[in-house]
Amino acid sequence: MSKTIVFKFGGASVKDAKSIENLFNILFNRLRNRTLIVISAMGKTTNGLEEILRLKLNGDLTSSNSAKIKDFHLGICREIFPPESMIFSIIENLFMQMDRDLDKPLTQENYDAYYDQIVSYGELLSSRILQEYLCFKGIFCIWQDAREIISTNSNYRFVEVDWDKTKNLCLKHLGSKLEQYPVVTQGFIGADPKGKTTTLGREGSDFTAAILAFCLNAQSVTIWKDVDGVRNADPKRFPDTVKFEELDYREAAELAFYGASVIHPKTIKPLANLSIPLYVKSFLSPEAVGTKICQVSEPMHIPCTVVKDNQILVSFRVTDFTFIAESHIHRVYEVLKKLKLKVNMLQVSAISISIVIDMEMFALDQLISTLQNDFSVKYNDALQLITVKNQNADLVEALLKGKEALLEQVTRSTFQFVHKP
Ligand SMILES: Nc1ncnc2c1ncn2[C@@H]1O[C@H](COP(=O)(O)OP(=O)(O)O)[C@@H](O)[C@H]1O
Ligand SMILES: N[C@@H](CC(=O)OP(=O)(O)O)C(=O)O
Repeated sequence: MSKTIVFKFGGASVKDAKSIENLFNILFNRLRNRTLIVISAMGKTTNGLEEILRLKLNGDLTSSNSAKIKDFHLGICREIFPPESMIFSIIENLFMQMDRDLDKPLTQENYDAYYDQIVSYGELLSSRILQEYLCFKGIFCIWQDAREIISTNSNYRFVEVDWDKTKNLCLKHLGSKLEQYPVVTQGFIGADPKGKTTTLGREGSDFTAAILAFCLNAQSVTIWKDVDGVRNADPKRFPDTVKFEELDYREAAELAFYGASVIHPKTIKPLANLSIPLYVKSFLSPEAVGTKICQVSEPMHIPCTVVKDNQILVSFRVTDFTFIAESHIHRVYEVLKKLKLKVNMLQVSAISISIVIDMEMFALDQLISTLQNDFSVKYNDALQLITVKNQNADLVEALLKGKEALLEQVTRSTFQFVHKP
C-alpha cells in the first residue's frame, strides 16, 4: 500500500477565485492515490472573525459584520460555481449556525471557548467550498470534519493534542477513504473529549498537516505558500535573502520558534520524529524547487533574521529591597502559565525580571493586576523582537543601526533585541 501525501494550503492560496482555480491546477497535476488536503480559512477570514468577537465583547456587533464575511465567500463562489450549485445553501447554512452561536453571551470568562466555536467557521467554510469546487471540476473528493479526527484537551485556543486518540481516529476515519478518493479537511481545528470545537493556535493549519502526517505515517507533507521556500529572512521585510534548498529539522524548528511565520512552530517535531520530509513550495510557481526540511547531516549555519511584531516588554521589580530569587521567577511563571502566555525573551537582574510576550487580548491587564501586589510592574507595548540566529557581528550591527534596544540578549549563536519600531 502506498503512503499518504499531505498537502496544506494556507489562507493566501485561497484568497480569491483565481487562487482557487490555481489550487485546482496544482492538485490536478499532482493527484495520486492517498492524497490528503488540509485547508485554512480563505484570505484574512480568521482576522475578520476575531474582529467580530472583539466587537461582540464591546457590545458593538451588528449583523453587517458577519454579512461582510459572508459576502466575501459568496462573492468568490459566484465567480467559480454555477448559480444552481449546492455551495450557496451550504454557505447560508453555515452562517445561520454562526449567527445562532453569536447570539449566546460572550464574556471575558468564556472568551477562549467561545473564540474556538466562532473562529472555526473560517475553515469549515473554506473546506466546503474547496471540496465542492474540486468535485465540480471533476476531482471527486471527500470532506472530512477535522473535529472527528483531531482530538485535543479543552485548553481552548491553545490546546494539546491527544496523540493516541488522534492516531486511532485517523486510522478509523481516513484509512479506507484515502484508498478511494482524495480527502479535504480543515486545518487549525479539532475537538475536545466532549466534542466541543477547539483550535490549535493562530496559523495552526501547518501543525494540522503535521499531526495528520504523523498519525498516518505519511510519505511527505507539502505546505504551499506565497514564497518559494524558507529563506534566511522574510523576503517581504528584507532584500537579498537566500533560499534554503534543504534545511535541517532543528534549524527550521528554531526559526519557527523565534517567529518565522512561514512555518507554525509546532509543525516540525511530529515530522522529525518519523523522518517525514516537509516541503515548502510556492503556489505561485508550483514547478519551482522549494525547500526540503529533513534531517541534514551537515547543516550550514547561515545567519538568519527573524522579526516578530506586536510584542510587549514587561518588567517586574521587587519593591522590598530584596533580590530576585527562584520564588519570584516561579510566581511570575505561574501567572504566565495560567494566562496561557508564552515568553519570547527573559532576562533576570538583581532586582527585576523582564519578559517579552506576544500581545494577547486581556492578557496584559490580567498579568499586571495579578502581580501588582508582588512587584512594581512597568511595560512597553507595540514593540518588535528581532532575533539573529547564527549571528555575526556585521549583521547584528547593521540591524541595530538607528534603533534603540530596550532589552538585548546574546548567546554564542543567537542575538535578540526588542525595540520600538
Ligand atoms: N524565513 C522566511 N522565509 C520565507 N518566508 C517567510 C520567512 N519568514 C516569514 N516569512 C513570511 O511567511 C509568509 C508565508 O507564511 P503565511 O503567510 O503564514 O502562509 P499561509 O498563511 O498562507 O500558510 C510569506 O509571505 C513571508 O512573508
Ligand atoms: N486560519 C487560521 C489557521 C492558519 O493556519 O491559517 P494560515 O495557514 O493562513 O496561516 C489562522 O489564520 O490563524
